[in-house]
Amino acid sequence: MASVTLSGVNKWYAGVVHAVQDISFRIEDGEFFGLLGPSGSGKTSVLRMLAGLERPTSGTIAFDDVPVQARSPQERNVAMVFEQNALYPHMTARQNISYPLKIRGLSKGEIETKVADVANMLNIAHLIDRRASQMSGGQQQRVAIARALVRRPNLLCLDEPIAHLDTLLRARLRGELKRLQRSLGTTSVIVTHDPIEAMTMTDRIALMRDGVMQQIGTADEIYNRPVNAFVAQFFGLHSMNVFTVSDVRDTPEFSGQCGGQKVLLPDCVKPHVQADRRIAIGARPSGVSVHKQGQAPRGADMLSLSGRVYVAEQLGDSILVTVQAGETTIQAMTPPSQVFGIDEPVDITIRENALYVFDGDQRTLRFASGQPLPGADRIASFG
Ligand SMILES: Nc1ncnc2c1ncn2[C@@H]1O[C@H](COP(=O)(O)OP(=O)(O)OP(=O)(O)O)[C@@H](O)[C@H]1O
Repeated sequence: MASVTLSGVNKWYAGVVHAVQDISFRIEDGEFFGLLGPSGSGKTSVLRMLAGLERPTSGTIAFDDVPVQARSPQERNVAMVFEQNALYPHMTARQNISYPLKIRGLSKGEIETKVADVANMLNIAHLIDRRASQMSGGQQQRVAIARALVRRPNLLCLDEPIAHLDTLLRARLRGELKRLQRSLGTTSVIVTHDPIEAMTMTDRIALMRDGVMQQIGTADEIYNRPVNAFVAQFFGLHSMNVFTVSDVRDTPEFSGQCGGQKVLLPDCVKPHVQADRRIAIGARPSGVSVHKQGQAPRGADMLSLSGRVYVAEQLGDSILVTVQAGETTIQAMTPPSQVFGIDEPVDITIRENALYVFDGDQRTLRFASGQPLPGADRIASFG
């Protein structure tokens, strides 16, 4: 097990694609770390550089503060599990798991003990003498993880290891992998494009976009304090609503325009309106309320606007209502008792304690659910 430090790492492919741009972070010894981002954001390139399968174009990678970028995966003692496992199909689980120990020259007795231990941990003891080709996808992936862990690597690299499994199995393996990582304490990095996978399994997450690091933090930090609108919209079970309000005025009431609609703004927004009279508002669907037309409450602590229901989707214990307000689309999570029809005119409200405020270009968070952020100074003539 080791700590891992990346300093100023860049990766260019063929001098044309700048896939990883000046990235620095540290993974603590024993930490479970997530590399998250949409397709093409550079997360696999970072993982492959950590594993030693790819060399950085510039920058350093260190294990326990010793530079390793010139070392092979074997010399780094890194284990990898890919989306498509590379088990030998004609070999049994036992033979597959034993393989890395055999080539290291361990005795038969040592191999037997280690294989039995890891098979018990991964609940595959009953499959140990079955050929890989005779197992389900989930069972094969458990064997692949057992084979990766059996030699106690310094770093375990997981590249979308459960992405191809069905929803139920994925949810179960998420929990199992988390427990396993905790009990073994192996420093681990998982690449995923699924925020839920990253949130539920890891200690900290690095969120990338187009080769650029956006934010590093715990799931709680990233969810509750997303540094910009991209992070806010990418991270979470449901994307945050973010819309820009322009032409903000203080008289006759504090309001602005959003896609041809008038928006009444709460007072907490005033200090953050830019000189060009723009601001971007964010709210998670769970913080948005939908009311029958004319029945919305009004208040200085509330944003409100009008629209029409585009669609209402049943989610079992709630309904996801999509409202078209001018050219802006806003989603709200409502209780199942609230029934709305397609095209029904409605009013939308967002309370201050559910509100996020970004600058007009949606690059910087300035206010998060009821709290101004340190350093988010007043920048306009409002307030
Ligand atoms: N061997 C390569 N040669 C050229 N370009 C590459 C190579 N590998 C990756 N790229 C490019 O680098 C960028 C980052 O790719 P990378 O696979 O690291 O992203 P990713 O976030 O893991 O994406 P995905 O989730 O689709 O795998 C992409 O634009 C990709 O096309």
